[in-house]
Amino acid sequence: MNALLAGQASLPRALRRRHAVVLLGTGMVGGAFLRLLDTPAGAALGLVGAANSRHQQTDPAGLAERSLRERLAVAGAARDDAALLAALDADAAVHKVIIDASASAVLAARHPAWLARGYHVVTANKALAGGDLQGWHALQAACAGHARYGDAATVGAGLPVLSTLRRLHACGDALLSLEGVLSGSLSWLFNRYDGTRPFSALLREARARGYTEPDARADLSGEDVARKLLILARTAGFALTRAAVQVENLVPEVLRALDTGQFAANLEALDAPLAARHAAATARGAVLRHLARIDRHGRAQVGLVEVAATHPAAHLRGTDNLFALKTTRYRAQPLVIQGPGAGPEITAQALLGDVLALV
Ligand SMILES: NC(=O)C1=CN([C@@H]2O[C@H](COP(=O)(O)OP(=O)(O)OC[C@H]3O[C@@H](n4cnc5c(N)ncnc54)[C@H](O)[C@@H]3O)[C@@H](O)[C@H]2O)C=CC1
Ligand SMILES: N[C@@H](CC=O)C(=O)O
Repeated sequence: MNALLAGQASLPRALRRRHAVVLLGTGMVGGAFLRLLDTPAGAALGLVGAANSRHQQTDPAGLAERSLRERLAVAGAARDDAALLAALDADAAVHKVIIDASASAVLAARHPAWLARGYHVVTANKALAGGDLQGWHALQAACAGHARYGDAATVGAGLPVLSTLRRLHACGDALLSLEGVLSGSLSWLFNRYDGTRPFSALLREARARGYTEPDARADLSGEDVARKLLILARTAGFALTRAAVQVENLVPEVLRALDTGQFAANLEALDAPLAARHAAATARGAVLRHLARIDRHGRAQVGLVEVAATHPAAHLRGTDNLFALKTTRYRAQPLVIQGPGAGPEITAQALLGDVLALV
């Protein structure tokens, strides 16, 4: 270790850090983020508050990340945003950051107010930017101030797609069309599904691996993909509403009104309809892939499609996402971004990357 690093390391952590952080959500993604804080990459961050939906804990000296998730699962102070914000206010760090690793629409609706108060917001939660257009406009207005909005985790779990769209847009390039696979869980499911294992069993595995939404109906209904498509389209300059997106819902009627627990206990209702779709596709020499599309007129669709074995989506592996962007300057051949698009570790890394990018 050189002298400078040795000197830094001997400083109390509270004096070294540039970022004071509050973490909302200690589930799959939040848990992976806590583990990252225990690595050298997380050393500049001081975690002064953390919460799940029921409990929270604050500590101006910085919370110990180890087993915090487990502790909050059973105990802690009652949820109260004001106490979390006070913990940030009391800190001398250069950047005060709220990280939203929940799927709560209620929390997402607070992002503009937090930004307006000067807190940076870094989010995996798509409910605001991918929600109604009014929320999107409120977010854009709040982003005009000094505080930054880190959203890399909301699409492609950190793949450089939103940043690429922003660069192209800033250079005067315009999106003409986008086609791709925007769901990591649905990619994994349909890349795996060959009819030998029930779809319900694969879905249980996808949840255990942390690929699906807290309620997998958000993925299967196409709504999570629709949110991502709205974020992409809006980032590219289309004022798209949810009503303009045609979305295929793969959740059978019988599962739609159940509570989350009942839904999880009745996943087998998915098996017969998807086995029939798979058999029909196979008979035509095609494979099933979950695709999202938008054209230059803002016409947008999300759903399960039969594609030929030669289609780029037919060659995806694991949780791969695929974004094929045609723009005025990438017109003959699309600009293609591909890679894993779900999973707690890469999503947590996208959150950390957005925090560290604050300068
Ligand atoms: N799992 C993945 O691969 C990816 C997930 N995301 C997004 O990350 C978010 C979290 O996903 P998971 O960790 O899989 O979900 P999860 O269900 O495992 O965790 C959600 C956490 O949020 C907490 N929460 C809910 N309401 C809250 C509130 N009002 N205040 C504080 N905490 C609250 C829950 O208690 C839980 O700890 C979702 O918005 C998801 O769309 C984004 C990209 C990829
Ligand atoms: N459930 C989502 C997770 C990331 O947003 C997906 O499957 O892509």
